[in-house]
Amino acid sequence: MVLPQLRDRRDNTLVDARRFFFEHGELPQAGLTPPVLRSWQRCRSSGLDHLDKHSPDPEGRAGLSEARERSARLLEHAGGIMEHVFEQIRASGSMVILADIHGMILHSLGDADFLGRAQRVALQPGASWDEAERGTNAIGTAIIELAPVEVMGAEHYLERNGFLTCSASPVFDARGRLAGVLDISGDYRSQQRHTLGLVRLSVELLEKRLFEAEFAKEIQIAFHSRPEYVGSLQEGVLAVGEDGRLLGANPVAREALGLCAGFVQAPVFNTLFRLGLGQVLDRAASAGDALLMLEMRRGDTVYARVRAPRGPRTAVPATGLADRAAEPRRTAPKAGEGRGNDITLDCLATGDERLQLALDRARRVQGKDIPLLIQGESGVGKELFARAFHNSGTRRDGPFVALNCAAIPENLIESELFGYVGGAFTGARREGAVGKIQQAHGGTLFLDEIGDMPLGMQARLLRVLQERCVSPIGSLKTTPVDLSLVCATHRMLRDAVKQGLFREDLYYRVNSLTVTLPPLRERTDIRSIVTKILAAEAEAIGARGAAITISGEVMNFFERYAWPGNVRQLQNVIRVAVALLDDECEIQPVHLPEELFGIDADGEHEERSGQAAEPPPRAAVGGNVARSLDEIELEAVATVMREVGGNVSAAARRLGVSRNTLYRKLGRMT
Ligand SMILES: Nc1ncnc2c1ncn2[C@@H]1O[C@H](COP(=O)(O)OP(=O)(O)OP(=O)(O)O)[C@@H](O)[C@H]1O
Repeated sequence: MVLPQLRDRRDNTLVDARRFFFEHGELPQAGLTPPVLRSWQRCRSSGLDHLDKHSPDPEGRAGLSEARERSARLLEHAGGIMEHVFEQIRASGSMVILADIHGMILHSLGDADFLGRAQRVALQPGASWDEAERGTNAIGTAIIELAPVEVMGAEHYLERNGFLTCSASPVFDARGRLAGVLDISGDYRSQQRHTLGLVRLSVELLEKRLFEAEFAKEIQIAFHSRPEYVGSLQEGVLAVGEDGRLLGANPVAREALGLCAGFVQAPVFNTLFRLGLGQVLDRAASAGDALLMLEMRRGDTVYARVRAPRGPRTAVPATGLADRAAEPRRTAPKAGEGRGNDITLDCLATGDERLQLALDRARRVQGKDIPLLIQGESGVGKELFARAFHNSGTRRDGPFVALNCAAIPENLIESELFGYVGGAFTGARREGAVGKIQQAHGGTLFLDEIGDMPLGMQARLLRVLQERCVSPIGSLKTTPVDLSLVCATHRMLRDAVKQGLFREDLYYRVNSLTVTLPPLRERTDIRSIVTKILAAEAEAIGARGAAITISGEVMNFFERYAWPGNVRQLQNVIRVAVALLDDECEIQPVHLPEELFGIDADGEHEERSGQAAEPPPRAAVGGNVARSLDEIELEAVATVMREVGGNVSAAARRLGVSRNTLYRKLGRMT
């Protein structure tokens, strides 16, 4: 038997698998993925001849245009995405293909070199790649498996398709029904390992667009258990009618809420979350840009953002506050925005001793090429500190390049960091891409959440730091780089080393000097920092802002509050308060978000009057007098929070309470 394009050990295994299957009629023990094996069995049972040389005729024009009409919405949203994907794989001998739910190709964009051969196997609009006709192939098999499928070379059932390598993923519409298939096909010899990842990512984007378009007129609530993922492809999204009925949920949301794809009985919002829709809309209106925290009935707490439809809303909110959502947003820059382009270490000194220590230590290593590691809870200002360090040093005129290792998918970190040359892999842009390391040449590379860097990447990064050279993916050429490295982490890297999650040698490389930024609740300069943030926020609203002050009551509250979200939370609270001021110029307790006072599990407001509730103290009350249970509890919470570096989930686990309970304790204990 002659098999096309066979190479390396994997091909030999495939040759054996084919021999077993086609000549001896046995099931191969190795070499095939379960979806391919299942597909081969289906093809054999249906009597398909693997040596068949006849290509079924493509549908006529009429058939194609009918199929396109049926999938008009899919085509409308897929077009731009396909072009973008094609831009990235141009010149790699591949095509991007969109097929309908029957496997008929609706649209394709292809490389001229490959098109000729592809057309011979009918990879053109109108052709059907239904598995029943074409045997095992990525498009047809993905439709049956309802999952992403990769079919390489001789895995294709029909021998004449063995020169292809295809990666396909089904696309589901906003209601979880199959809408089509996106595929990248190319010559088997130019097979690339990132292709399926690129297809899946593009499908996620396409599904997101389909969802947003379908529910454009409805209230959408985006959420994730981690705040930085709200707004990303990984977020869960719900579409909710104004009566609170759930209209749609994307796959992430369905999984988080335990809903099945085509939920027949639309649940009401407050059967899924511990708040009613009206309360959520109110909170969203008063929270400005800040994320909301919502507790799901299943127990977890998520961060959420409400996206209200454009135009007038008819739902009656629980209070008038929700109406503010419709007000146009100010466009002036806000405090902390502009990401500290001209901030220096001196600007950060606002009187706290521990912060001062960190500033002094950082200043001493400036210009000495000593890597700096910044530790601290989320929101304490690690990135701002890194920028200030850069702006205060000898490389201030060079670039400051930041990469958050926790926020980008693991398989993209390598290309983001090291870059790649054109054609390095299927997803590669023709002109290649310069990685962050090279971009930071002459300046500072800031690796945020370095503890989340995958181990494989850690080895490569270590080599760069040792050799001071970088080679992009797909290139043997090394380019010298001269940069200052600053890393940040919210967790104890030493523990990650002990658990085998972080390389010890890299640990010593990146933490030549470690500075720890104190959590806001432990800082002694709250007044100064509040004044500074208020000044910036007030400036952002123009001339009226100059008169804004903070009442003594609120300032006292700020000084005693536990600030689980640190400076970021303080900044948001001040931003919201400034936005809520009408004609008055003084920020009063009534301008503070409800979250600060807590909401009980059933969504009832507590302690909400014009008066500030007694705020939670920031530190345990010591002394020799007998302490109340609350004080002891607070001390335990504070100790555990310190031990886990401010990670609320870890602290909640250790204390045996839910995250929401812990937030309430942090926010309300007296
Ligand atoms: N000293 C400060 N003055 C004014 N704003 C500050 C200060 N420190 C931090 N901020 C603001 O607080 C927010 C959070 O800061 P930053 O992103 O630097 O924190 P982080 O510790 O890096 O957070 P994460 O760990 O979540 O990435 C930013 O908007 C920043 O501008």
